[in-house]
Amino acid sequence: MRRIKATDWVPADGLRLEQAAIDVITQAGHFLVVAGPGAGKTELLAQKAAFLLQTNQCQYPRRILAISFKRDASYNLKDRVRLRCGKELSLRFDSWTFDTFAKLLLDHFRNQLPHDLKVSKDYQVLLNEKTILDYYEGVDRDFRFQNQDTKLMSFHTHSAFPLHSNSKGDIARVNTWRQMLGSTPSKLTFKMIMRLAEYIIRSNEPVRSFLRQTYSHVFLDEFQDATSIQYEFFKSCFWGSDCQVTAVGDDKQRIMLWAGAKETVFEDYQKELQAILKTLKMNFRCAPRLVALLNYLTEHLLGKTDFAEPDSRKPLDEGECFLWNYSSEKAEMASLLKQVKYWIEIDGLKANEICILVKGSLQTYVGNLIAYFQKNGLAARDESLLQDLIGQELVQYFIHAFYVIYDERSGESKRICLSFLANTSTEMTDEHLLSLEKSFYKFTRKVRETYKPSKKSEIDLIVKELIEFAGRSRIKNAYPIYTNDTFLDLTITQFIQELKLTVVPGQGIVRAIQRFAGENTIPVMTVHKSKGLEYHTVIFVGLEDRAFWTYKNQASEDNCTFFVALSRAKQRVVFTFSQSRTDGYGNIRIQKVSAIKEIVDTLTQSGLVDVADM
Ligand SMILES: Nc1ncnc2c1ncn2[C@@H]1O[C@H](COP(=O)(O)OP(=O)(O)OP(=O)(O)O)[C@@H](O)[C@H]1O
Repeated sequence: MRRIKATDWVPADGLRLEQAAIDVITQAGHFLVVAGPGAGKTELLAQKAAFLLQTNQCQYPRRILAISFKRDASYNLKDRVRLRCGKELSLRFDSWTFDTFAKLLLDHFRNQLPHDLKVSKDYQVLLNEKTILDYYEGVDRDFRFQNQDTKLMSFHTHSAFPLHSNSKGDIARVNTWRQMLGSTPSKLTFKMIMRLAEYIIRSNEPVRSFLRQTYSHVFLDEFQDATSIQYEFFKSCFWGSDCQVTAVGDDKQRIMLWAGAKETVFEDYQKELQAILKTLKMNFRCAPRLVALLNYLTEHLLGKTDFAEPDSRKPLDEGECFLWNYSSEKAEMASLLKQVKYWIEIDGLKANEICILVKGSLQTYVGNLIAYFQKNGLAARDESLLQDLIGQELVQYFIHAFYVIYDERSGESKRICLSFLANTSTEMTDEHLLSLEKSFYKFTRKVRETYKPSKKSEIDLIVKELIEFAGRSRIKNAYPIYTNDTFLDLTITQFIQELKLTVVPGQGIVRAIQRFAGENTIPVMTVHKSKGLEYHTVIFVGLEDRAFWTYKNQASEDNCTFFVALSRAKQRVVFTFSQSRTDGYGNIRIQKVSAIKEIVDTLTQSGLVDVADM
């Protein structure tokens, strides 16, 4: 691979970048990039990776590590880097979530833990943190019920190892850890995994220096969301080494404080690493009218002055914002159905370019709406249920292999499958890639001729064939998140189960895969789940006091949540208010906007929002 001189390097795909972004990409040092929504923070990381690899500033064989918060974000970043600098160089770019990275370290270096913290090989990951509470109940019932659930869950992983036994609480905690580690297999939450991984790194110099030798550059996306545990873990891994760190984030999108995000993370990082602060001012995502509205909210709702500039290539009046008031939930459902159908059938918008967001409980605010849409021929679904599964590389391979086998048109799907398969092989010559392509073609033909995927039972067999073709142990070696067999098997089982649920007799497997992958389906999610994503149109259902029931106690965080919702829209955003709405217990409740008057007033006073009684 030919190296590019640093002075000759230009951004991939002809993207125009701000000077501050170019500085961060091309200069050495630690950086903190603070910029608003749509400023291209994630894109900047992809371009910086391309620069470091193409110019060999990340010197071979060292690697770049990128840490994100959500699995789909880490997958997207890896994909962007692959597009920007090609497959071969991108093999030295690792993109994980915080949880996955900690888990990889634990899986590799588990044996370095002291005897009293031994973890069994095939430990089970508890996805529901509340399970911890049952262990506390078994260990010390009084202590368990003297503490609120959230307080106890946070207490469990609050301290780094070694743990003390100075008080009743400390003793209960030590014993709960002991019980969970000593179970067959050991039971761990992701936070526990991170604490253990952090301890391995901090207490073991050879492991620490191996990690620091491996990576010369580290990226942190959505840095405003980092929790104290994550920050401490990250510090133990890389502080005091020659690794150069670039963190990107947005203080206006600080909406995870309730989940433990560290409020002072920007300041601490800047102080401790002497990181250089850079700010970006563009908003490439949103149409100019929406950027103007975001700027109005920045000033009048968030009390800040860091305004964004829209992309100068877009006409200034582009973009729409509506506030629609309804007399009832029923009227709201009927009107939204009509409107969305119009956008899809007449304007030609794809269903998955329209997103429905809620602030509160998804079931309460849009449970009926999803059912109503389905009944009237519009597919919509709670995206959060499948987001983590679909984002996985193995599941992407399954999805696209089904397309290649049963929907021969799909060239892009073939590329994705071959890229997944090529990663599992150490041989990278053109000759090998060609022979891989040939054998994949033969394999897909054989599967097509052998199985009838309309029979649900044959789906298991097709997936088994796909695994065998890629090679289970090769998948485990190439994709470290699957090192743990339990996780690999869980992924496979979940994929099969969920796909079977989408099969409709008489409609064929391609339609089922499309449904599973969310094509032709309107994604529905909470604002918190929508972070980092973007859609042509965003419909925010329930701009009402009850949805913002926390407003009294955390107005600034809720204002940011509102800001995040608006900033997901590229072209159009709709906010709805209904005078009555059914609550979680089935009672019809009158809705108001007195607690969140500030939000509604700011919207209406901006002069940029069309308000209408529908
Ligand atoms: N330099 C650029 N020129 C044109 N488009 C860009 C540029 N940088 C990013 N984009 C586009 O703008 C959109 C937002 O980019 P990106 O997701 O990187 O922003 P972000 O700052 O991470 O946003 P957020 O914090 O809101 O998630 C994407 O569609 C991306 O492709």
